[in-house]
Amino acid sequence: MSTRRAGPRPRPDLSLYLVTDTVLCGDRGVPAVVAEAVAAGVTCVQLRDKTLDDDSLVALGRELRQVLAGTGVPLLVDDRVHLVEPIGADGVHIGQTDMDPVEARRILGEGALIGLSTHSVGQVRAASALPVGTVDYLGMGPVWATATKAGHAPPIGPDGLAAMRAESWLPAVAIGSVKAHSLAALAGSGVDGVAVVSALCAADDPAAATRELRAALARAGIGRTASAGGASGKASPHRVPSVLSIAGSDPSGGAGIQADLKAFSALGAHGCAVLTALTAQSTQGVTGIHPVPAAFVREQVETLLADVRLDAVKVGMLGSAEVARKVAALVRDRVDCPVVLDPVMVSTAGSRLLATDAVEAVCALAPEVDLVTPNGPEAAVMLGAAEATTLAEQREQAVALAERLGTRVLLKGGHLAGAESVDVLAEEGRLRELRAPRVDTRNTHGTGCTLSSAIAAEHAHHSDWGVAVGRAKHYLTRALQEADGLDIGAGPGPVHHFHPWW
Ligand SMILES: Nc1ncnc2c1ncn2[C@@H]1O[C@H](COP(=O)(O)OP(=O)(O)OP(=O)(O)O)[C@@H](O)[C@H]1O
Ligand SMILES: Cc1ncc(CO)c(N)n1
Ligand SMILES: [Mg+2]
Repeated sequence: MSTRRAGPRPRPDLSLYLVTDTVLCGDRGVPAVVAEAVAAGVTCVQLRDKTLDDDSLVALGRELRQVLAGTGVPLLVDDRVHLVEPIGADGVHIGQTDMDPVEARRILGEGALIGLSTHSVGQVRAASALPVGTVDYLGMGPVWATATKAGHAPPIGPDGLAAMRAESWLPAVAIGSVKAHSLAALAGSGVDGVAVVSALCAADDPAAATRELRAALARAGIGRTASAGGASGKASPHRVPSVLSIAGSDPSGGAGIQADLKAFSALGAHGCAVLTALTAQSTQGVTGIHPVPAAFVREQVETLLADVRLDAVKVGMLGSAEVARKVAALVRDRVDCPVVLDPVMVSTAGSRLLATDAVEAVCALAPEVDLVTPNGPEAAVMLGAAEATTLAEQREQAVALAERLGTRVLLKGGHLAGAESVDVLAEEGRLRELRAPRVDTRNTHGTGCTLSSAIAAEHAHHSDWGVAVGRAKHYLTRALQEADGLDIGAGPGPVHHFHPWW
């Protein structure tokens, strides 16, 4: 059975996630409790009832769909994948002993939301290793002992929650006896929201209880800051991270500084840009390069640093050895935020973007940065080895390069073949694979620029490299899946930086 739904699916706001309990809702009934709670600020609803038969659950689910119509709040069904379609729900939340998430994704298609319960670091790691796009978020818990769910998993506590959260780049919601008074203990855990059952279903006044939970979330700094405009009519000012790209210009708009600024913007960061080179370039390749004088690259950077706060920097095409050396000095002596280096040497179209005598200068810059993102050919050049042709060789080279450079390396797999495009993240002896289905599109121009910029922007939000790389990979994969409409020229077109998945 396949009820595949086309994308895109909404990115769920997990801030305040209501899980229904028919018994606790009592005479008021689930629809009434949900209606009051959503009106007061609940952002996601899961219909959970292990006792109702399928027909009864479908009937209740359809009532909830009516209640949620027009609110933008997604409705998920607990466990029963086969009822998503009959209810018309937005997706399903599955447990560890329910259906395999990959199978659920096959049945429901790309348009459905899929959440997965996790109870340990091992289960979080396993979930994070699933192909990108299999699951949309993780439930993590139970944080505290709970009566509303047969306690087959021991409580993880706030510290266990923080440890689990640190293991995954996927959005995460804490669950398990979460109350307004206990929320403070979850501050700093990194979760994107909390799921509650009795705190709302058993409340005498679900709307008041919802408002109390939202206030506690705001105090704990958890969830998206949804705040009604105050007297000024303006939403609460929240800090937008700034990210700088130091790179070349690609007039076709698919790579270089143009792609960087689009990725920053798509991921909620303010983008700044310092130009290192002009290229005459189309989808068919580069016909000319005009390096910016190194002294002027330095002046651009220093003028900016004297005024603009930066949360991350991405370094792309440097073009010449002199510019590479100048930027290395600036990164070493003046930049005090995380730096991602995309060691641009050859474009996907095969155009050389780095002067031969500049390779050494780029390699000398690498140890100064926090993450280097070579493609296969670039890693081979930096190692002085043949290009990896298998995943095993890719893993070996990632580890070898990370050791040689003394920093994290993400060795990208776009140049290899196979059903998946696997990137290998090597850091301090730890190896992680970021897997995604290889997208059958010719519009792959600027994938590397887009990925490294997305990593920089995500790190500016999350300050965790595993989370940043995973989320950037997810974003980039979606950008490829939505790229077919961008056949702008005779050659490979750009990815879709502003795709609807994010
Ligand atoms: N067809 C594809 N399907 C899915 N992911 C892809 C595909 N092609 C590339 N990727 C992914 O895109 C990212 C960039 O990898 P790639 O090897 O293309 O970088 P690059 O060669 O530096 O790109 P650029 O031409 O922009 O410099 C990686 O995460 C890679 O796995
Ligand atoms: C300017 C520029 N930077 C990077 C790339 C990587 O492909 C490109 N094609 N053009
Ligand atoms: Mg590249």
